[in-house]
Amino acid sequence: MLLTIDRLTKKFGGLAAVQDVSANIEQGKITAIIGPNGAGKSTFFNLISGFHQPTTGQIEFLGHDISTMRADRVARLGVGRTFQTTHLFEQATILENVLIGHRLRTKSGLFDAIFRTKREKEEEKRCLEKAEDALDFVELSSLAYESVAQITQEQQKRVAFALALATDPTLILLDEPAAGVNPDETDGLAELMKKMVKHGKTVCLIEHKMPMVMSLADHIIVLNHGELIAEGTPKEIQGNERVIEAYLGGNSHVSA
Ligand SMILES: Nc1ncnc2c1ncn2[C@@H]1O[C@H](COP(=O)(O)OP(=O)(O)OP(=O)(O)O)[C@@H](O)[C@H]1O
Repeated sequence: MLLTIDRLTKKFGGLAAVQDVSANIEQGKITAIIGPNGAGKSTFFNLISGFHQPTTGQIEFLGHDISTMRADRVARLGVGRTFQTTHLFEQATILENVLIGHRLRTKSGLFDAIFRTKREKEEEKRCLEKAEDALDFVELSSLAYESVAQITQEQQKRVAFALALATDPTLILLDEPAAGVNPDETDGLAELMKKMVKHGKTVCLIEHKMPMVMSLADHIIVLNHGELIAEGTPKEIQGNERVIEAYLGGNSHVSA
């Protein structure tokens, strides 16, 4: 198993945003995390990527205990994540955004940066190559020198993907990759996620768009009020009583 989560809990004051969740993420698959607003999905991602420390419980990634590891170390071990497109620098170019994202996650101290050591220059070259490869992967090479303010929401999503890909992750966490884009564009982004898997990545996404989740995911984890209420294949989840109740008050089916 690529990632094993064991009895994970995160409390904010009296509120358990994630409560005693155990789950696995399998290598080479697409896992979707779904659940109503406030279910704990983002907190779950923040715990895996080291942005939050769990109150209790454990997370193991490729045999390493990453439960209390800092975000930069988790990133270096091979967990990449996207942030909302509002985290992009609007006035900078696409390439600059990807470069900055990569630099923030790679190591070369202030000393190297000021004195432009050999290591710093080599690192700069490596970053540029990684950024260009990532832009090529998301099919944005031709727009590399456009500013982010000038491109569509869907293209901004691709930039967010490229940012995460530039760190060469084994596991890539995508936070609502298809929010705010039209159905055709949603299909294009789904294709891009499949392409990531073809290239050896493991994908885990938070998504509210059910048709996309149901056609794309191999495995679905459902959270509600911080608790894992179901997991399984899309088919199993669509017919699951607890899921239907959590989403729709028991009146209807989770749409396919
Ligand atoms: N930093 C924080 N401090 C206090 N409470 C928080 C914090 N982050 C999240 N919460 C609370 O934890 C609960 C779960 O929030 P979370 O954002 O993880 O849910 P979510 O499933 O991602 O929701 P959405 O789909 O609306 O983004 C919510 O009640 C939220 O208010």
